[in-house]
Formats: sequence, C-alpha cells, structure tokens
Amino acid sequence: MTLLQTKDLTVTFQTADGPVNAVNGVNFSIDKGETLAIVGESGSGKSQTAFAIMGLLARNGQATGQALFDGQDLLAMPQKALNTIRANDVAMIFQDPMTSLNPYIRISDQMAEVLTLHKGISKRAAIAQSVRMLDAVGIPDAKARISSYPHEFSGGMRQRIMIAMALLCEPRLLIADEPTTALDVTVQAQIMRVLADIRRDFGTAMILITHDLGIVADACDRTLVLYGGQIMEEGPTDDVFARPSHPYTAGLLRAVPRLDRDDDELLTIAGEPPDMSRLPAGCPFSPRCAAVMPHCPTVKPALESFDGTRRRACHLPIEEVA
Ligand SMILES: Nc1ncnc2c1ncn2[C@@H]1O[C@H](COP(=O)(O)OP(=O)(O)OP(=O)(O)O)[C@@H](O)[C@H]1O
Repeated sequence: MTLLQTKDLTVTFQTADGPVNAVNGVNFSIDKGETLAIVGESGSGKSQTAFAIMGLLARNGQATGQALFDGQDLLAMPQKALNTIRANDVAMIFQDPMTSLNPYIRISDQMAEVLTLHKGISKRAAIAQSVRMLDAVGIPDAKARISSYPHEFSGGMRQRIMIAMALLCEPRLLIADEPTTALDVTVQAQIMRVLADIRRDFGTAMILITHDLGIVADACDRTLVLYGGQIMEEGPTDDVFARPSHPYTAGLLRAVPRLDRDDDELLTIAGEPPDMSRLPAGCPFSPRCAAVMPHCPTVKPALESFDGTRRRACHLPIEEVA
C-alpha cells in the first residue's frame, strides 16, 4: 500500500557562510490515496523536503538518503527516468500559480501541450480532456474560457487551473506546497474543497505542505510536524490535534485562531525559528521550549512510536507531564 517512503532524507545547502542543514534525516511514508499534511513554521524544511523528492533542489543543494516511490529511489534515478515519473506519477503545485503558468500562452495551449507531450494524444483530444479537468476543478464555462490567458482569471481561479494542469496526467501523488497561502479565506476554503473532491474522485494521494494548521484539520488523514528540518511529531490528524504530544505541536495549535476562544488566548510561540546552520546537537526546539530540561539542548531525543499509530521526538512529552 505504501506509495512513497523517505529514508533518512537530508538536504544540505552549501553557502558562503557554511553548510545550511535544511532537512535532517526525515523518515515518513504515504500510502496510496492517503493525505498527509507537513506542517511547521517558515524555514522548518517543508518545501525543501518536497523539492528533494521532486529533484528540484537549488544548485547549491544536495539531498542524501532515499525517496522510494513505488520502491524506486527518486534520488538515485537517472534524469530521464525521473522526468517520466514527474510527468506521469507525481505532480507538484505551488503557492503562486504564475510560477507554473506562462502569462503569454493561452490556457488551452498550455494544458494541451502537457498531454500531447506526455501522452502523445492529438491536440483536439487534449483540449477536450483539459476542458473536462477544468470542469472538475470548478472553472465555470470551461469550454469557452479555456482560450483565455492566465491574467484573465482571478487568483483563486488560476490556482484551480494549476490544480487541473497538475492532474492532467492523473498522477498518483500530488504535492501541494502552500496552495492557499496567497488567497483570501473564502477562496482558500474553495480550493481545499477542490482538493478534497479530487482525492475522492481520482483517489490521488496528497502531501499538503502548510504553515496554516487551520486548513489541515478536515483535509488530511495524517499530520507530520517539522521543526529545524526534523520530525517533532507525526500521527493521525485527529489525535495530533486533540492530544498533541510535542510542546512544539501544542504551541502551533495554540496559535491557530478558533471561533470558540477569545482572541486574547491566541499565543504565538516565543523566540525565533532556528538558524539552520547552527542547530543544537540535541532537540532543535529546546531554545524555545517552556518545558526544556538540562539535557535537551545536547541530547537528541529519538523519534519514538507510541499509541500504535503515532511518533514523537521529545524527552518530556506532554502526556508524560500530565
Ligand atoms: N538555496 C538555498 N541556499 C541556502 N539555504 C537555503 C536555500 N534554499 C532554502 N534554504 C534554507 O533551507 C531552510 C528550509 O527552507 P524551506 O523552504 O524548506 O522552509 P519551509 O518550511 O518550506 O518554509 P516556508 O514556508 O517559508 O517556505 C531555510 O532555512 C532556508 O533558508
């Protein structure tokens, strides 16, 4: 059932100030048709984890470890084989649709090219399939509007088009990197609904990368919390949200706005995200942790399994304090 599995995934960037350790030994897996959220503050290594899997790291970046897709290591694959998998099996969408859409080319031509190139079908069939996909993501009057240029659509509509384009070749895994961050709240909810529909209708597995825990609760089966490029906690979303085990997860959850609580109670986590070129030898969260113990900065907590379905890396998990 496992579709993707990372083994000891690390990403290091060489910079003039020395190496930046963006991702540090990350192990996770996602099953066919499953939805996994990767959450954490800005700079925690979420995007670089995805870029490493997709072979999209910047030139000064190097990934080690393994990313097994259907058992094949994407990190060790010749470029041509990786291109084939990226064209057919794994797709990625980004925060800003304009990074994927060419402003000078009509949507019809951009979408059709994906299919004529990768599936070898005629342009007429490719356009018909593209219209169907635009329909599926809720573009009104898709048949007429497919001949428009990207700028003729609103931000939310462009994001829908990008999702449609990513799904054209019916990938088995869709990686969505902050897909709603640039949109207002109502449009965010619409895009999340589109992603849920896609999953229901096509059975696509999904990795949702976000700093916004508010959109994760209903959308994802499991949640993985990253900090300093390391997994702090992972488990079924309902369990992680109802009973966070790691103090960092609890802090992230306290910072999510909720209707049933006073805004005064909205607490951000004190302190700054870590400098990824100077991470402590022990727990990366220890400099900001209210429950820090003397050995936390120097001794790295193991990522332990508990409750059968959960994992966490903490010397003093919340449930052991209570
Ligand atoms: N080309 C690069 N050279 C050096 N450091 C880099 C490079 N690209 C990313 N980084 C660093 O890698 C770390 C992880 O970045 P990443 O983009 O994965 O964070 P993120 O959790 O996705 O945050 P955000 O939500 O802000 O994108 C950051 O400290 C970032 O500065």
